[in-house]
Amino acid sequence: MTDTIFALSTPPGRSGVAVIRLSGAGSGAILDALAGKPRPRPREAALRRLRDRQNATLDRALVLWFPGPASFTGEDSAECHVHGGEAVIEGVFEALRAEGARPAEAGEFTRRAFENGKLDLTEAEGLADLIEAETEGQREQALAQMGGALKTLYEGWREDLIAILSAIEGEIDFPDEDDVPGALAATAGPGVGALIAALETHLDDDRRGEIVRRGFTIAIIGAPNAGKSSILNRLARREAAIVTDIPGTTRDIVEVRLVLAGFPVILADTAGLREASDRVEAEGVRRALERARDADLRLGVIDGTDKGARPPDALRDGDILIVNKSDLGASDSLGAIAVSATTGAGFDALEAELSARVAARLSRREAPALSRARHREAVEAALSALRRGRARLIDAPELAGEDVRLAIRAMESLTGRIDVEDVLDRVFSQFCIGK
Ligand SMILES: Nc1nc2c(ncn2[C@@H]2O[C@H](COP(=O)(O)OP(=O)(O)OP(=O)(O)O)[C@@H](O)[C@H]2O)c(=O)[nH]1
Ligand SMILES: [K+]
Ligand SMILES: [Mg+2]
Repeated sequence: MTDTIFALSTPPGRSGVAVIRLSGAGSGAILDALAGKPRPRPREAALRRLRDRQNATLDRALVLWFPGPASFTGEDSAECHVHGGEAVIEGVFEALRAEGARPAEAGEFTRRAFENGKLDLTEAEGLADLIEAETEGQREQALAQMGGALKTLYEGWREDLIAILSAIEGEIDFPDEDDVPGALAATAGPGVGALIAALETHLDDDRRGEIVRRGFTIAIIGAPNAGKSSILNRLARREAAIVTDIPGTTRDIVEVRLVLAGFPVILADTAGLREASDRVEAEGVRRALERARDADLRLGVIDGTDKGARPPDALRDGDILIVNKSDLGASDSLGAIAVSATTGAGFDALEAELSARVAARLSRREAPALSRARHREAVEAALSALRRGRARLIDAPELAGEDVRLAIRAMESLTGRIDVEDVLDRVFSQFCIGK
């Protein structure tokens, strides 16, 4: 029998209402002790006086009773919606401890839900992402994953693999006398090929799902005094970076977070690119180039009043070129967006272009996106096992069977069908207490 656990499921601190959650076999008896009998009807709120063992009133609260298995965790569970004051919460905690419940660890409610088959590992991750979601695009992706989009995909592939494995094993155990060589390649080959193609497509996603989670990164780069920091400040609508007329003002990377097209964006201002005059600036330039390399998109800035200005070398195909200082009568440059960080001219067009780029890269497609490095690693492992298996389908079917078995294991580690303790710890430790 599992412990009965409790936690505050709303954020700590003062609030109108605080929700204290309870789960485990002792939940019903503990609820009776605090809220009195009769127990409320399942899943219906009832207003009750909460009391401790000395019959002192702790609060008047809404209480709910969720008998297992039809509860979030699958166990008997209860909720007390108390007034969100520290003394009330502490008093209820004290009374719960006195009745034998213990404080929950981070993610323990969700882990129990997983262990009771209420959700698979990808759905649990989706729930963690939903709690963390700050933008519409993140919410959409998290809801899809929590609703089983990845689970359905991975479970489907697992079933396909099992069918392939049984075809291979059948051939090994009962080889047909008059089988032509390569019979197995004919029966199992197409299925393996189709799965390899499906896994390749799933992996070849421009890291869309991972970027939706962590944020799309944009680096502003260009020569000193081109106006990079001024542009960052205008896009951020605050004075995040220092602006002066001294070339080489910015050294460290200055990051601001924006929401564009419903997605999180991390915009980075960098040091002006030039042959640096001192060690501090040289380090700034090194960091600028590194950030430019790693970013999902680069904004190259040139000073329109500088006739000899050229686009930065670090700019790549598909990046955006901005000609700044249009208020000083800078000439239009082909394919570039003309702006003035001083007057704000051209920023509507710039923001529209940035939003369009982010949306084009991150908008939801038909197929669910993998959203974590964990998914990528496991799908890559399955893919390389399958490629190996396909190559030895004819000459070494036993070994090909082993490869398919490895691919099945990779799928099972994704959904949590097989116990991989460190994976479970990693997934559930991301939750905060009370989830
Ligand atoms: N007239 C005009 N001046 C601008 C504009 N944008 C920036 N400036 C000025 O240009 C100078 C340099 O601006 P910054 O934003 O510091 O330029 P930066 O590219 O960040 O420079 P470093 O950090 O030194 O590489 C400052 O004096 C700004 O006020 C603009 O659109 N028009
Ligand atoms: K400057
Ligand atoms: Mg600067």
